[in-house]
Amino acid sequence: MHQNKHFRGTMDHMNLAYQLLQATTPLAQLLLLVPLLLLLGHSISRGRHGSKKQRPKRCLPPSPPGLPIIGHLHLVSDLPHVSLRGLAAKHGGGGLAAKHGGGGLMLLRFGTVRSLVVSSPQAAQLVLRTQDHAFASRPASKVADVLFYGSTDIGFSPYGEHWRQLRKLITTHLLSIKKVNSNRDARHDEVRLVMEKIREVAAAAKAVDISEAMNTFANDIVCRAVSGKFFRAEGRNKLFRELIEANTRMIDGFNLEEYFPGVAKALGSLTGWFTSNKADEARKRWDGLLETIITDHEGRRRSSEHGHVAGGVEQEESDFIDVLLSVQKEYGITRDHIKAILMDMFGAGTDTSSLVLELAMAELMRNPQLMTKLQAEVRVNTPRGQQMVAQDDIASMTFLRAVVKETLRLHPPAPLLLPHLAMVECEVDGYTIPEGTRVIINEWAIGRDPESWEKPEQFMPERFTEGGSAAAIDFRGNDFQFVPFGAGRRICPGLNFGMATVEIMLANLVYCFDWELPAGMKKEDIDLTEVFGLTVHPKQKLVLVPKLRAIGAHALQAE
Ligand code: HEM
Repeated sequence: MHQNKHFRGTMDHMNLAYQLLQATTPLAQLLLLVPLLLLLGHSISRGRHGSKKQRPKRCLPPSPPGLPIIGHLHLVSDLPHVSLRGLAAKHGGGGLAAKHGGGGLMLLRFGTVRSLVVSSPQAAQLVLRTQDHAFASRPASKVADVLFYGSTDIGFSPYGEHWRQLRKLITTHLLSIKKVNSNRDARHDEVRLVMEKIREVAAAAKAVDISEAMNTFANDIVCRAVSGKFFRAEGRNKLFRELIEANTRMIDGFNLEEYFPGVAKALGSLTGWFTSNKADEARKRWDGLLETIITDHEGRRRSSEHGHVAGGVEQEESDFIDVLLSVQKEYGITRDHIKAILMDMFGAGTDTSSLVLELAMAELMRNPQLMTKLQAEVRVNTPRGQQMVAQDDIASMTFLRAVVKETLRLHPPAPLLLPHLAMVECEVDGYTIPEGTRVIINEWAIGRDPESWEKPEQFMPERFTEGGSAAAIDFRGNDFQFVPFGAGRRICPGLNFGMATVEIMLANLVYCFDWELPAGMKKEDIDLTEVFGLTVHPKQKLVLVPKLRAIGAHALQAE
C-alpha cells in the first residue's frame, strides 16, 4: 500500500516534468530538468531503500467520516455499546488481525478527545496483553476528580506507584481468595436474611422486586465486608445505595463535559447543569457518610486499645476499615485516600454483582427449561434436608457456573469496561495509536462476536459445559473473546468476591423457591431493554412471584 503511494508520487513528478518540458525554452528546460531529476531520483531511492522510512509517519486506524467540532459524537446513540458495535462492523476492519478474522480497531473523535474503539478478541488481546504496559492508565476525568478526591481511588487512578500501592492493599486485605473464603459465614448470613424476607413475601402470595432485592443484597455484602455490621445503623445502607446509583450515572464515560473541557471550564461556573457540579453535591454527601463511619471505627479502635468495649457490645472481628486505619502509615495513605478507596469498593462491588443476579434470573424465566435444569442440579447437589445451599455444595454445580458465565457474556455489567489510556505512542496491529488516546473496549460486542460464538445472541449456558463449544473458555483474562472483568494489569480485583456473591445467592434463589411471573405476564413480556451508564441496567424492573418449596418452609423457620 505504501509502495503504491510512492509509485503514485513518482508518477506525479514525471507528469509535472513532462508538462514543464513541453512549455518552456531549451535553456529553461535544462534548468528545470536538474531539480526535477534530483527530485525524481530522491523518490526512486526512497522507494528502493528503507521501506520503513517510506511509510507515512502515522497510519491511524480507520474512522468513519466525522463532523467539525463534535467529531463522531452524533454517531453514538443513548446505548453507546450498541452504536459502537454497528460502527465497528462498517469501519473497524483492516489491520493484520483482520486476516485472522479480527480487525476490530476504529478511531473516533468525541469533541476534542481521540478514542480508540476495540471490538474484536484479537484487538482486545493486543491492547490488554501485548501492549498492556502502554494502555494500563486511565484518562483524566473532571467528574472522577471531583468524586474520588482527585482520582486517588483505584479505578480512576492513573497508572503509577499510588495505584500500585492501593491495588496491593485491597487485593491483600479484602479481595484475596483467602479473604473471600473467610467471609463465607457473613455471606451465608446475608443470603439467609434475603431468603427469610422472600419467604414472608411468598407466604403472603405477593411478588418480589428482584432488581431491588439483589441490589440491596450485593450492597449489604460489600458493606459488611468493608465496615462490619456497622452499616445497618440508621438506614445507612439505603443512603449508600442512593449515592452509588448517583455515581454510576455520572461516570458513564459519555459525558459532554469531558469532550469539551475548554467550554466546560468557561461555562461551568455560570451554569448548574454540568455533571461536575452534581458530582460536587454527591461528593459532599459521600464525605459526610464516610467521615461518620471512619470516626466510628476510630472510636472503637481507641476503646479496644484501652480495654473498653464500645457501647457494652462485644467487639467484632476487624473489618476492612479497621485494616485501612491500621496500615495507613505503612502504605502512606491519607484520610481522603481511605475515603476514595471505600467509594470504589461500595460502587464497584454492588451494581456489578446485583446486575448479574437480576439478569440471570430474567434469562432463566425467559427459558423455563433452563430454570428446571438448574433447579435439578442445585437440588440434587445439596445434601438432603439441608435448609440452604452452602458454599461447599457449589463446587459440584457446573451448570450453575455455566449460567453465570452465559449471563456475563450476554449482559456484561460494564459493557465498555472502564476507559483505558495510551500512555505513550505505540503501534497496534500496524496502526499508530498516538499518546493520550482514550481506549474503549467494547466487551459487549466482543461477547457477541459471531466469529467467536455459536448463535451469539442466544442464551445458551450449555456452551460452557463439558463438550460445549466454549467449555474451555473462562473469564479470568486469558480468553480475549470473554473479558467481562477486563484483563491485564487493570483486571477487576474483585472477581473472586463478585463470583462468590453471585453464585451463592443464585443457587439459593433456585433452591429455596420455585418462581412464577406475575399474573397476566408471559415470558415473552420480560423486557431487557437497557439504560446505559458505567454499568448497564434493564429499563424494566424484574418482578417475580416466589413459591415456597416444603424444604424452604421448615428450614428457614428452624434456623
Ligand atoms: C460480577 C461482578 C463484577 C464485575 C463483572 C466487575 C467488572 C469490572 C470491570 C469490567 C472492571 C474494569 C476493568 C478494566 O478497566 O479493564 C472492574 C474494575 C474494578 N473492579 Fe470490578 N467487577 C465486579 C465486582 C467487583 C467487586 C465485588 C469489587 C470490590 C469489592 C470490584 C472492584 C473493582 C475495582 C477496584 C476496579 C478497578 C481496578 C483498577 O482500575 O485497577 N469489582 N471491574
